[in-house]
Parts: sequence; structure tokens; C-alpha cells
Amino acid sequence: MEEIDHLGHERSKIEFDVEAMKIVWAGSQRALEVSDRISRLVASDPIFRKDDRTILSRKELFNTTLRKSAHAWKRIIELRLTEEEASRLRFYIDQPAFMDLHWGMFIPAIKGQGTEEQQKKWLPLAYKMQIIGCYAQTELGHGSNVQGLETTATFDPKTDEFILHSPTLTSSKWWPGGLGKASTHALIYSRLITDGQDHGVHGFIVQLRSLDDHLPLPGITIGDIGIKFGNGAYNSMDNGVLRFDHVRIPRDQMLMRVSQVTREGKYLQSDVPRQLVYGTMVYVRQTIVSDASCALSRAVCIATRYSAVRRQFGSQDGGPETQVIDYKTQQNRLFPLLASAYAYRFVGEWLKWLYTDVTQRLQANDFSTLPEAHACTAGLKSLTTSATADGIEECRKLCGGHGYLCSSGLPELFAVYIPACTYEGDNIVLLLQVSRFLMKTVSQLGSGIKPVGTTAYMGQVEHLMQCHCDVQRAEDWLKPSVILAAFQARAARMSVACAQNLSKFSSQEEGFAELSADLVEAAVAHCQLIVVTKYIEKLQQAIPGKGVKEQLAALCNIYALSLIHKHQGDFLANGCITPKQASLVNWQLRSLYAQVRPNVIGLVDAFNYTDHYLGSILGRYDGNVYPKLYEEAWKDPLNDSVVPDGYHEFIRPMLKQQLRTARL
Ligand SMILES: CCCCCCCCCCCCCCCCC/C=C/C(=O)SCCNC(=O)CCNC(=O)[C@H](O)C(C)(C)COP(=O)(O)OP(=O)(O)OC[C@H]1O[C@@H](n2cnc3c(N)ncnc32)[C@H](O)[C@@H]1OP(=O)(O)O
Ligand SMILES: Cc1cc2nc3c(=O)[nH]c(=O)nc-3n(C[C@H](O)[C@H](O)[C@H](O)COP(=O)(O)OP(=O)(O)OC[C@H]3O[C@@H](n4cnc5c(N)ncnc54)[C@H](O)[C@@H]3O)c2cc1C
Repeated sequence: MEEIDHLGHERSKIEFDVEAMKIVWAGSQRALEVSDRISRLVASDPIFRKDDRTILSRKELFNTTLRKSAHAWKRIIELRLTEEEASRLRFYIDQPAFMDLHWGMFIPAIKGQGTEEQQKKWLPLAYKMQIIGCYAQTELGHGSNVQGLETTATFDPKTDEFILHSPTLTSSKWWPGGLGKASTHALIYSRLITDGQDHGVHGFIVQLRSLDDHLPLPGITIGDIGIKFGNGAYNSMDNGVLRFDHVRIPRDQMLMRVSQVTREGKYLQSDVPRQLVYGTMVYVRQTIVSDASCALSRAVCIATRYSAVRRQFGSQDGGPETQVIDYKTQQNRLFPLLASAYAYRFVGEWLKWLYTDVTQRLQANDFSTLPEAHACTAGLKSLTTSATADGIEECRKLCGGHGYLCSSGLPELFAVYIPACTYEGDNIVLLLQVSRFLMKTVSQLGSGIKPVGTTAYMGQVEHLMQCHCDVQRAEDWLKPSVILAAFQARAARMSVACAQNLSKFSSQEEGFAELSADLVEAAVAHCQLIVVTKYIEKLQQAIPGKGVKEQLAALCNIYALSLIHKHQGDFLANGCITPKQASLVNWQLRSLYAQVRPNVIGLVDAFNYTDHYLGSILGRYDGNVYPKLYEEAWKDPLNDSVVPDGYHEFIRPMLKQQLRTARL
């Protein structure tokens, strides 16, 4: 039987080349080919099914994680997948697992902080999965404050070993993914003590479990920390707890690129900055920005397709009701999220470039761009994950009642995504790092040090403090120079205001504590400027395909103008725009919504997500929502029997008792 495309009418209206847009979204023709091939491979393999995840018990769910990980590894070997293909495989399997931490943090930490000798010893074992590693930094008592960690690694010169110990309950390692049940090894961040002196936090490779029977080694207490938010979701991950009771490891298992301990127990600091101990977090924060575009685009794809299928009110003369996507309020909530998904994609691409650049410089002992890389990764991780978490929830609401069903895919997506606002650095704590960087930049203005990179605009601070926005008609808001000037003026004015207010306090520390809410807002303004700037730069490149650039430009304008609308308090209070110009933003936004409306199904098709990956009846490619929702309901285990288990025990006696009472 021929499949009906319920969204066919929508697809017939699309004004741009969707296939060309798929290439832009994927990054290149080759990346699209890899992504497409691997997504189909996963979708067609029954071991990777995920439609039952929300009804599995925790043990069953974890068992599927182990099965899927082992099967993925087998396929990687059999098919000789490249690193890029393997990473796509993990993406489409779409189930958080210990492998993420092994490949995503354990290996990068050894690469970034280990000496050549240490890399030679540990990396081949890790690459062949002969050991499984995790990243154990956070403790019960401290996560954000890394310098407050309590686990100790005390050097014993008699035996040439470190003694790992958990001196307090709060020093128990708590949260590391993969630690609870799967890992054989961990990168333990712990205070280094030599000769009674505390040298702060350093990384150590520690074996936790036997490679023969997986039992914990002597002196090690280890387990899972318990069930987390939401059905399925992040519960496939074995986040763990770990305590050490005087566990000994050889001296050469301290990662020694940044600093070393000699055979005699002498502590040596190399020229490499101490902050490199935090380098793995910079790497992962950068990947989290691209992940945000994936999670948001997935939710937006579901909400957009469903909004085109769903009809409510507005029927005239018995004709069809209005598609909910045609309500301006629906567009005003949905289209900025669609635009944000594209914006995060492009800023993620740029951040990857920045990270590669800083890594190459670090290898050549050039550490000059590290502060900017830290500020950009911290700030953009914070901005994009907060907006994505809120955006997924907004998409659920955009789908009305059916969005609350697990079969919409949205509850699980929300539950699995929201910890991104916390892990790899709490979003507020990270924004405070950005504001510290901004305050330093402002304090150096006029000192001869020219601001560079993402703070280069601060070089024109005098102009930015008093310039006026050049918008008279709504269309003026379409000029990239006008948008950039407004965002730059807002960011500069907010940072300068904070710096001026800070100077009124007797100490910098007191000022930072008192003004932290304002500082966070200044950091957000700076990060939004980065996203807008990178999107505009992307549009300056050649982008082939009929109508593709026009659609991307419309989305860029929607992204920027919807932010001006949302934060108009900032723009107005700082005198960057007038109330009249703020109202022209809304006029222009409405016109942009009308421009993208016929194309939105094409814009979400361009993500090229399979139905397997989306995991949503509401977001099905063919839009065949109602029969499938109806079918799915009958699969619920509660519907296995017509009369529920427990009827005789609970319902019947109640009914009978009521009957007796009624007779009395
Ligand atoms: C099937 C096979 C598949 C194969 C493929 C698999 C692919 C895998 C994909 C990978 C996916 C990854 C999944 C990730 C899952 C997430 C799991 C979660 C993990 C974690 O959460 S790990 C723990 C993270 N913890 C944190 O983030 C803690 C946050 N806190 C901090 O970062 C810091 O403590 C701090 C920054 C908040 C403050 O630190 P501190 O007090 O020491 O620093 P100061 O504020 O005093 O600053 C001192 C100066 O140092 C600079 N600084 C700080 N941090 C950095 C840094 N990271 N880099 C560079 N510089 C840094 C400050 O700016 C200060 O500088 P100044 O010049 O002196 O001002
Ligand atoms: C799902 C998940 C997976 C994780 N995986 C790992 C892992 O693999 N390895 C690992 O080591 N860790 C892991 N973590 C731990 C994670 O990195 C930390 O939870 C995170 O860094 C936040 O630290 P915290 O829990 O100490 O929060 P806290 O710092 O206690 O935050 C609590 C509140 O205090 C606020 N706050 C804290 N400091 C300040 C400040 N200076 N100014 C203003 N407000 C402040 C925060 O904004 C927040 O609102 C994971 C966490 C989760 C949720």
C-alpha cells in the first residue's frame, strides 16, 4: 500500500533546495553522506530499538545500555568505522552510556594532560577498549569549586607511590558517569600532597576494578548513586560514588604534563599554565554547544511537523480548521527556536575551529588564546544549554496535550537534556567566569592592550557608549550592520556599567559578590553578540542551493530580532534603541515569520533526522499522527488485560463496600 504523506501539501510549498540545506546543516556533502548512512544503519538494527525505554526498569535499562554499547563496539570493528563514523553511531544510538565518558573525557584528559610516555602507555589500551575509563572530579561536597575538592593523593617516597584517600564523607567521588558499574579505571582529581605540602588539584589514573572479574580492588568502595530525573532518560548512565581507603598507585600514574613529582618527591611546575588541568572541561564544553543545536533542532522538528498537522478552531462553512502553525502566537514561540537551532549550529562550528586553533597553539607552547577559549566555551555552553532546555519545554507546550505523552518523544528529550545546564559547569558559575574575563578586558582598555577576538568590539568602546541606532523603518532592522551595532552597544554598555559599579566597592571580591546578577546579564549580552556575529559571518560565505541563503538570512534576522524583543529592557535602558525602534522590531519579526512560514517544514526536514532518531509520533516524517497515536496507546502494558491486575484486591471490595453503605 502506498504511504500517504500527510505533510505533502506543506512540502509542495517549499521555496528552497532542501537537499542543499541538508549539506549546510551537516557541514559538508561528505558529513551528510556519513550521517545519513549511519543513521539508517542504527534505525534498521533491532538491538538499537528505543521505543520501550520509558517503561523498562532501571536494571533492564542499564542492561540495554551494556548490550547496545557492546554491539556498537562490535559494529565499529566489523565495519572498520572511522572516528567520525563511530561518533555518528553513538549520536544516533541516542542513549547516554559509559562509553561517552570513556571517549569523551577519559581519553581527551590523558591526551591533554599526560606526558608523551603516559599517552604511549595508556592510550592504546583505551582505544582498544581493553580498559574502560571515566572522569571522576566531582565529590559529594564540591562540584563547582574544583579547588575545594578533598580527596588526597599523598606521595610516599619510600615506595615511590601515591596513596589515594577519601578523608571525609564529603570527599566521596559523586556523579561521575560510567563510574558506578562499568569503568575499570578512572581519572581521579585529587589534592596532591608531597612532604606535607598541599599543591592543589591534580589528575591521577587509578584502576578501580579487576580486569579479570570486575570486582573492586582492595580499599575501593564503589556503586551507583541512584535513580535520576525522568523515565528512561539519563538513567541509562551509571553515575557513581567512590571512596578510597589508602589505595596505592605508582608515581607515574599522576598526569605530569602540567607539573611533575620526582622520584625524591620534589614538586616541579612546568611552563604550561596550571589551568590546563581544567582543559578537558574546555574540550567537552565546546562539544556541548553543537549538541545543543542537535537537541533543540530535534524538539523543533517535532513541534513544527505536529503544528502543521494539528488543526484547531477557525472552520468556515464546514471547511478544515486552522493549522495551529498558522496562529501568530504559535509562530512567535516556535520560529525563534527554529532560528536558534541554526544559530547554535553555526556558532558550534566556529567554536570547534577556535578549540582546534587553541589546541595547536598549546602544542607549540603558545598559551595566549587560552583565556578567550575558556570564556567562549564556558559562556556559549551556558547560553545554548539554558536556551535549549527552555526551548524543549516550550516545544512540549506547543504540542498541547499530546506533547505530554512519552510517545511524543519530548518528555524523555527534556529529561535527558536538562542536566546539560549543570554538568560541565553550572551555567551561572560559568557565566560568572565570562564576566570576570569581560571585567578584565574593560579594565585594560586605555592601557595599550588592544582587545582581540570576540572582545575586539570593546576597542571602539567610546563610540559604542554614545552611538545611536540607525533604524527609521522596520526594514532597516534587516541590515546586518544595524543589528551588530545594537548588540555591540548593548554588550559594551552593560560591561562598562558593571565595571563602573564594581569600582564603587572597597574590594573587587565584595563588588563581584554584590553585583553578580548584573555581571551574569552582561555575560549573556556578550555571548548573544558572539552568536549573532558568527551567524552573520556565516552568511558572508558562499552558500550554494536555490533559496538556501535567503532562508538562512531570514532565520538569522529572526534570531537576532527576537532577542532584541525579549531583552528590550537592556536595549532601552542602556539607550541603544528607542521605544519606537523597539516596536519596529515587532513589525519586522511578523514579516519575517510570514516569509519563512511556507518553508518551515523544509527547514526541519533539512536536519535529516530519521523517525528512529526522533522517537516521536508527533514528529513523524509522514505526519500520520492520529492513527499511530491510537495504535501506540494499545501497546501500553496497562492495556495487556482489559480488567486491571488489582481489580479483585482493591477496586471490587471498594465498590462492594459502597453498595453496602448505600443500602444502609
Ligand atoms: C560507541 C563509541 C562512540 C565513540 C564516540 C564517543 C563520543 C563521545 C562524545 C562526548 C560526549 C561527552 C559527554 C559529556 C557528558 C557530560 C558528563 C559530565 C561531566 C562533568 O560534569 S565533569 C565535571 C565538570 N565540572 C565542572 O565543570 C566544574 C566547574 N568549575 C570550574 O570549572 C572551575 O572550578 C571554575 C572555573 C568555576 C573556577 O575555578 P578556580 O576557582 O580554580 O578558578 P578561578 O575562578 O580562581 O580562576 C583562576 C583562573 O583560571 C582561569 N580558568 C578557570 N577555568 C579555566 C579553564 N577551564 N581553562 C582556562 N582557564 C581557566 C580563570 O579564568 C582565571 O583566570 P584569571 O586570568 O586568573 O582571571
Ligand atoms: C547528569 C550529570 C552527570 C555528571 N557527570 C559527571 C562526571 O562524569 N564527572 C564529574 O566529575 N562530575 C559529573 N557531574 C557533576 C557536575 O559536574 C556538577 O554537578 C556541576 O559541576 C555542578 O556542581 P555542583 O553540583 O557542585 O553545583 P553547586 O555548585 O553546588 O550548585 C548549586 C547552586 O549554587 C549556585 N552556585 C554555586 N557556586 C556559585 C557562585 N560562585 N556564585 C553564584 N552561585 C553559585 C549554582 O548556580 C547552583 O544554583 C555530573 C552531574 C550531572 C547532573
